[in-house]
Amino acid sequence: MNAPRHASAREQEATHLETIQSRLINAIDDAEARLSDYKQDIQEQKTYLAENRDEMDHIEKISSRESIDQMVKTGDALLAQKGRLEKLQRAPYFGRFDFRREGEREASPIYIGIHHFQDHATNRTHVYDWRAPIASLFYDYETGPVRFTAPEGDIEGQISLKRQFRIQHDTIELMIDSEVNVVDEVLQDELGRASDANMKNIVATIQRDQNAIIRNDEAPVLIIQGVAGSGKTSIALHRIAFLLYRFKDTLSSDDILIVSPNSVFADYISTVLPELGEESVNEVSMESLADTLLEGEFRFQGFFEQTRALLEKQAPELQRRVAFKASAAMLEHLDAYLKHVENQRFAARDVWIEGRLIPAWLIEEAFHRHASLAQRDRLERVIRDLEASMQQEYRYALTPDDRQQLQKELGAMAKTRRRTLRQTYKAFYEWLEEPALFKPGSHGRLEYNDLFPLIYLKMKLERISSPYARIKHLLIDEMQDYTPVQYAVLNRLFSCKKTILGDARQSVDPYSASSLTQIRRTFLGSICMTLNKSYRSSYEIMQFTQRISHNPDLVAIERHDEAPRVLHFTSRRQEAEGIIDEAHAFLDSSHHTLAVICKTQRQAAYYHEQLATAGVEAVLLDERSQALSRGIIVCTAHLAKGLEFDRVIVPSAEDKTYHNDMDRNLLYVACTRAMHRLTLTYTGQLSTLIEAASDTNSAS
Ligand SMILES: Nc1ncnc2c1ncn2[C@@H]1O[C@H](COP(=O)(O)OP(=O)(O)OP(=O)(O)O)[C@@H](O)[C@H]1O
Repeated sequence: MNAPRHASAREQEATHLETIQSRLINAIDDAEARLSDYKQDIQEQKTYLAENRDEMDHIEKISSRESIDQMVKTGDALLAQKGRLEKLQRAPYFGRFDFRREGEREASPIYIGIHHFQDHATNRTHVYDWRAPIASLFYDYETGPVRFTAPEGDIEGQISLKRQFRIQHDTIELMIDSEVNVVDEVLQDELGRASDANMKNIVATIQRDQNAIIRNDEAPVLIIQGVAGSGKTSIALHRIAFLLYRFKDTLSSDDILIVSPNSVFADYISTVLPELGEESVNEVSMESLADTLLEGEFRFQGFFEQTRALLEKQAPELQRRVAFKASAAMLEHLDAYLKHVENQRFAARDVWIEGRLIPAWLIEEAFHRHASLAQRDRLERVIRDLEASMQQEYRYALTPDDRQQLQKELGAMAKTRRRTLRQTYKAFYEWLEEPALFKPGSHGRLEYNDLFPLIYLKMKLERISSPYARIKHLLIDEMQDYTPVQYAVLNRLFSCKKTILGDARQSVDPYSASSLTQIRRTFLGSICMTLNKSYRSSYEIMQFTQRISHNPDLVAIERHDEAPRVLHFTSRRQEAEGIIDEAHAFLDSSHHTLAVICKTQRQAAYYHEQLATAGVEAVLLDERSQALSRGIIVCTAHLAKGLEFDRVIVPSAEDKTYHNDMDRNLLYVACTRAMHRLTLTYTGQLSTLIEAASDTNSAS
């Protein structure tokens, strides 16, 4: 591209932007005028209804109310449209390509933005929504021959120009033509920016492999396996926005549910869908899901409490309990036990009806035939089968009295050894000859690791009508942290489509992690797509973390920043002072977020206190925290999972803190949260997990 042409192209684009902005102003004015008309009409209708209520008959009243409701709905839609137009005003589009359809002589410019913008008078589309079929060309191709799938079939053509913008209101801040390689400059620019307390949308720079995942509207279960920072969470949310657009008549945000690891994470991602013009969707944690399914009848420990106990205490017995219940074999044991309970639950006996024998074995056979039904339906079906047998064998039709007798006797057979759910669950471990694996806390409070095995039994033994039956799409993030039993429960509870995402390498719970193979085994027919390019952290940070946990598939983005630093201090006190200095340096920088990420909550509390004593304002996150804020936060790697920060400090990076495989994962998660700057501090002996990754810089 030569300079004069570029200069004139920029002028042309500036003029085009001006035109679009003035059209947007007109459209907003128009929407405002229509809104005010609606408001007036609604008010008039209401006044009319109030004044004439006595003379109106029932039908007239209903029809008048319906017409008001309809006007309110239309008014709401108009208000939403006005909101979208105002958002477009801030940045009307981010991309343009010139497309010549096959068979046509001239190429037309197609502008892509966050929303659709059409001139109602001329029906001309000025800006295409990034989710429109034609917009996929922007993400999938450079210049040259192209093809996309529209509702009317495949469309082919040529792209002769592809341009990217960053626009703020009336100003084009960045304009880049990409003739060979897509986006790098714009992407680099985006990734180099400071973070925020909430996740951003990435519509302007979605990459080709990411686009394929977003637009996959067929997979019943889509598994996204992606390296740290590859955009999994981002992509999953953009996919939700895409599906809401693609299936707008049948799918609404109320039909979607996100299973998220904690409230802080839920808050962090909550702005993406509204930014994309969709309503936010409901989210649920595994704990509240469990509470709903157990109908609030059990008191139990939360996930974080269990993790804290695992990390802060020497607790080999707890480790064993957690690991056992998280194994694939646990599901097999539960199924075998359920069969055993079935047999125990029903003690068939001979029954005589009017001198005719129904033998115990026949009753037992019928009972087992209907094993999939809940107890009451099951007994009903058994009676029906026995009725048919009586007819066939004795040519005898059961009378209502006979039926009643049969019902009573079957009920008595089924009642033998009836236990509560808790007793049944406890008996499971006795049956396994491992009673020590069930260890409720004081007042019978269950451990977190017991929750889902218990729910699994409940679901199989009793009929639980799913409170989530209306959900049409389930999104599960951090898939590696759920156990086979949890997946079995989720699968039974949600028969809808699913998007499941995570990274096996980022499991922060070594005793209860699921591998990709295990997850795929649960969701037969799932499609798995992988993302290997990492966008979050600078090249230097990714190289460093690769040496902590090597992933041969990972491709680090070439965005350069300073190398991570590993700082040695001679005492804890000096280390804290070093961290306080880092905090001050952050406060003087243009960055927005700094996280001090520790292994345990106890350490987090310690460093938080050191900062507070030095007068540095920082927020300590724990399991009760609800939201993330800008500034300095102190937390554990568990809580930092899924989040990102401009700067990260990992204190206590010595061998006695980080030494085994679980620690490796925690360290990996902590370090991969950093976008621009990573600092590790330690006293004594540096962790061997880090030694290999760094050249130590002594600060003392
Ligand atoms: N195509 C893209 N354009 C711009 N930014 C991107 C793109 N893809 C990913 N990112 C950025 O990379 C960062 C990581 O994204 P995200 O948190 O979705 O990744 P992840 O795979 O879920 O990470 P992790 O598993 O490590 O938590 C975010 O800042 C996101 O905005």
